[in-house]
Amino acid sequence: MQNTDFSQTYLMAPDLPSAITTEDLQVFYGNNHAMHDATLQFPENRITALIGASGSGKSTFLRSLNRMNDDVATVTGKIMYHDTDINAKNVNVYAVRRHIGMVFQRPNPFAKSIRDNITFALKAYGIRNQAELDERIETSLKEAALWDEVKDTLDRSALSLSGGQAQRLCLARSLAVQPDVLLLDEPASALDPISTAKIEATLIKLAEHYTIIIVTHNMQQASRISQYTAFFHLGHVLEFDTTSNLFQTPQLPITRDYVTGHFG
Ligand SMILES: Nc1ncnc2c1ncn2[C@@H]1O[C@H](COP(=O)(O)OP(=O)(O)OP(=O)(O)O)[C@@H](O)[C@H]1O
Repeated sequence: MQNTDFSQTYLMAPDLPSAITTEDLQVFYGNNHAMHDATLQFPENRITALIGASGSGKSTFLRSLNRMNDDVATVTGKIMYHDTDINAKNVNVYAVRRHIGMVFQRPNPFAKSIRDNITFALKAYGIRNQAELDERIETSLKEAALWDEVKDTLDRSALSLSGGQAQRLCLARSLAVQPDVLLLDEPASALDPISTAKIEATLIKLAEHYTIIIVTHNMQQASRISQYTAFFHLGHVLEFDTTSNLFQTPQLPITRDYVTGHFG
């Protein structure tokens, strides 16, 4: 791998409204400066992939976008969700996470029924009306492409689902609170190819109504599902472009080396 001049970046600004914008985002874990100067725009109703080698800062960046790093890291710079600075003093962190949902690498359903996995957060937000709860259960499970498989067994334990089903339940759980941005940290990396294909098809459909930001190590997956891609390297975002440009005509040699599998 060649030396990298971190002053050489190519960060394209999409000509579309942004759901999330970061300005000079920096993240420190104690003395470890894990994320430097990230200035990016995430277009509404598009899928943006975050790619880069292990330890390049993708999860650190992603977790900052809905304040999951609040207790573990120092975050500076600005993160705008539409017109709201999500780190402003008057902003409630739970409200941020209601608008900006997250699905993790390993499916992590609660040890509760499928139904209760969906309604847990809704009840916490004060929704008690049974008809509304039932409607949210059905809609979110349909959006996550799980409804047909579980509609007759909603009271069964979520822990009895397969890995792929459990991950789609976690997706449904995030969708039930009606966010408009979804952050996904390698959501298919623990899944078999069929479950991965189902998740990818679901995400492509969801992007009609949601803004999706997904960390992936799978270059084919990034090409298949995303319209924009950001390349991370050693805590820097070095290149951001349309996925087709970034994969086919990258501006920086190091991006080309990464997407062609020369390191990482
Ligand atoms: N909770 C934490 N506490 C301390 N350091 C952390 C923490 N999380 C990540 N780091 C450090 O921040 C840097 C970036 O890690 P991060 O997990 O964001 O990279 P990544 O690109 O998502 O990696 P991977 O692809 O392996 O998940 C690494 O040096 C890592 O050790």
